[in-house]
Amino acid sequence: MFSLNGSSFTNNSLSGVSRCLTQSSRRGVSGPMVVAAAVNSNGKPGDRNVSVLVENSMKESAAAPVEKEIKSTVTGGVGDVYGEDSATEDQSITPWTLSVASGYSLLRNPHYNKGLAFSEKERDSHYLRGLLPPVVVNHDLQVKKMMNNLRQYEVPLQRYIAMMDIQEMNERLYYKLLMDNVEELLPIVYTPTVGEACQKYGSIFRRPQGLFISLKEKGKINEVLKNWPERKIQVIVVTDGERILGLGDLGCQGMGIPVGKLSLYTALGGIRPSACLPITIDVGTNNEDLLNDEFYIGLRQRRARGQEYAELFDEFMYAVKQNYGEKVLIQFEDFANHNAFDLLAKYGTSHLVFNDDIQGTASVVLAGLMASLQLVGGTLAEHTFLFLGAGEAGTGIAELIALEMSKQTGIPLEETRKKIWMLDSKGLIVNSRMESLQHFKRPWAHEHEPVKELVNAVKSIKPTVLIGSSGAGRTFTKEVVQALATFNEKPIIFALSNPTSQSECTAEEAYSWSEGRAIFASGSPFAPVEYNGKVYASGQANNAYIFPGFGLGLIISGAIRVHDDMLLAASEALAEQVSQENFEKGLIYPPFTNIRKISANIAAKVAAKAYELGLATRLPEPANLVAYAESCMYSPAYRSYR
Ligand SMILES: NC(=O)C1=CN([C@@H]2O[C@H](COP(=O)(O)OP(=O)(O)OC[C@H]3O[C@@H](n4cnc5c(N)ncnc54)[C@H](OP(=O)(O)O)[C@@H]3O)[C@@H](O)[C@H]2O)C=CC1
Ligand SMILES: CC(=O)C(=O)O
Ligand SMILES: [Mg+2]
Repeated sequence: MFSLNGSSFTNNSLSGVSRCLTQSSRRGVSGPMVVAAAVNSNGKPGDRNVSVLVENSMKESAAAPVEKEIKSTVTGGVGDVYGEDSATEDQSITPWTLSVASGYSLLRNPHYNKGLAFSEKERDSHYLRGLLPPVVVNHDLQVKKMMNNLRQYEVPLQRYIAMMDIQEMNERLYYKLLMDNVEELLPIVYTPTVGEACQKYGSIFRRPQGLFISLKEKGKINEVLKNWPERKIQVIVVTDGERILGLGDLGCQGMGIPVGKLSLYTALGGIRPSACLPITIDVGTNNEDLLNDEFYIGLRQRRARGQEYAELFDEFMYAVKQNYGEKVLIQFEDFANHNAFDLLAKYGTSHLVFNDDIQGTASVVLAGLMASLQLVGGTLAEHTFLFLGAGEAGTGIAELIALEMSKQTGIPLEETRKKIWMLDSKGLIVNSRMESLQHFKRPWAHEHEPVKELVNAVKSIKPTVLIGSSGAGRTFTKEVVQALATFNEKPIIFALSNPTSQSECTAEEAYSWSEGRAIFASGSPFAPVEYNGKVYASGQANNAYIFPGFGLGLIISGAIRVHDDMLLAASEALAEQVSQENFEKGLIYPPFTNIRKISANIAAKVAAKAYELGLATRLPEPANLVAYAESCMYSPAYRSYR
């Protein structure tokens, strides 16, 4: 750490291609500072010794000349800090610039740009005169205008592209837009539209977002991480693109998912955007359409498996820890289940990892079930559950329900699991299939004759709760919903699969086929439905309710590992926030409009659990964790530049 005119810098903060700092400018004002450098000098591309030299020389420059550091390499001019003079003509040098972001470059820097909201004073002090029209507008008016513009687009994908453009142009405007209009814009930057965006990512690709780590970078991942412009990373969302929503293998184009999830980390959970890092690991794709698509942006090869995959991933995980420390949260997202469970098990003891599809989904569905009990009565253990889909989401949810039942009743986990039944693509999971089942399905194999069709399983098992986690759209048919409604006064139906095209049924189908009796929630949002003169609003059972607050809780407590009890704490925190007014509308989740408050409450409960379990490192524990969580949350309000 060193100090330059009162501002602090870490040694790392100057490495890489472009860095944004704040320090006094040549005119003695504090403003948005950009440090830019190609790190190469007197050596081969990517030679980090050079950036260390530069860092050290910067470090020294605040206090004393730097000759000692550079003596051995300097043969040129006095104070040849960056080696320009010492380089012979056939050597490359470092084109360093160190300047306050001002004028044209300030307007094009998304972290600092305010567009027409720059004040008169800022326009004077930052060389913006003439580069902007005369009007000065406030943040609220900018949001109003952007919302007007966005609403002109009828095609959701156009709105998505417009939102990404705003994110790349003016970050604080993007987050204020999203936070002030969360219910309207969530379906654009997140499911369902993000799914279509990933499918067409190559065609709509403008500026790269996030970090792409492909097999080409094997052996160099540490270097690649250093190319990212921020050093203080708190949350990474990483995918390998093999199971993007319910849309299958989208390879490198899955990048839309980490980007979207991290937008939610900031907008919904208050994590600073600069602390968020979206990453796609590109090991190829088995999607023939993409391999044959001339606009595809990823490696044009079939997926690496086995040792090749494991080695790349291992290098990635340890490079992350080396660069960002023990407490960086790594969220695994949209991996295929044959990797997802193994990665979680493998790195769960050495890193702070969280699988959103297995754990986040489990926590959000358990919260919805806890809330549903207020409407249908009974305890969790008195209900019977049937899942269509026994993958990451399905078995993850099932395990958390069984765990909660066991905690509530004292009945062993092996017994509570017997209240939960699952179907996969081959039918009901029963003991006679045990030998051929993947390991994560085995706990759910119970004694029953084989059943192929869902409707027959419904008739035989008579579940009170039906959960769709199959990724297969329209599988909750009229026959299935009607069968469920024959023996349930209020059948509970979760159609979790995303995007909307993959939803097991629509809200309209759930209400009309159950004659308005269903308690329904879905992974992607549905508009309210009118049935027999009554309006039914359905909730969105999506892990977006959980992961932003959950991550915030881990960060504010300095947690070093994720524990199942934290997931249960998050479920309780979410369920507690469903109001009587929500219940009266049939909602089992609170509206997203209050999500910042909801996230703060979830964060507080998760952090409290981390302290209780001895997994927190931020000591002493804050007295009021909700207030502390709120105080840590990012605000997109513009900052004044002196
Ligand atoms: N709402 C939310 O917050 C979340 C929603 N999801 C959604 O859940 C879906 C599944 O995700 P995930 O669990 O990770 O996927 P997986 O691939 O791990 O699991 C899918 C499961 O569904 C089964 N399946 C597929 N098609 C059918 C079918 N026609 N009939 C019966 N079973 C079928 C598969 O069977 P088999 O094993 O035999 O192949 C498998 O067991 C996705 O659409 C995803 O978007 C996921 C996470 C969060
Ligand atoms: C919501 C989510 O994480 C999924 O559909 O994969
Ligand atoms: Mg997911």
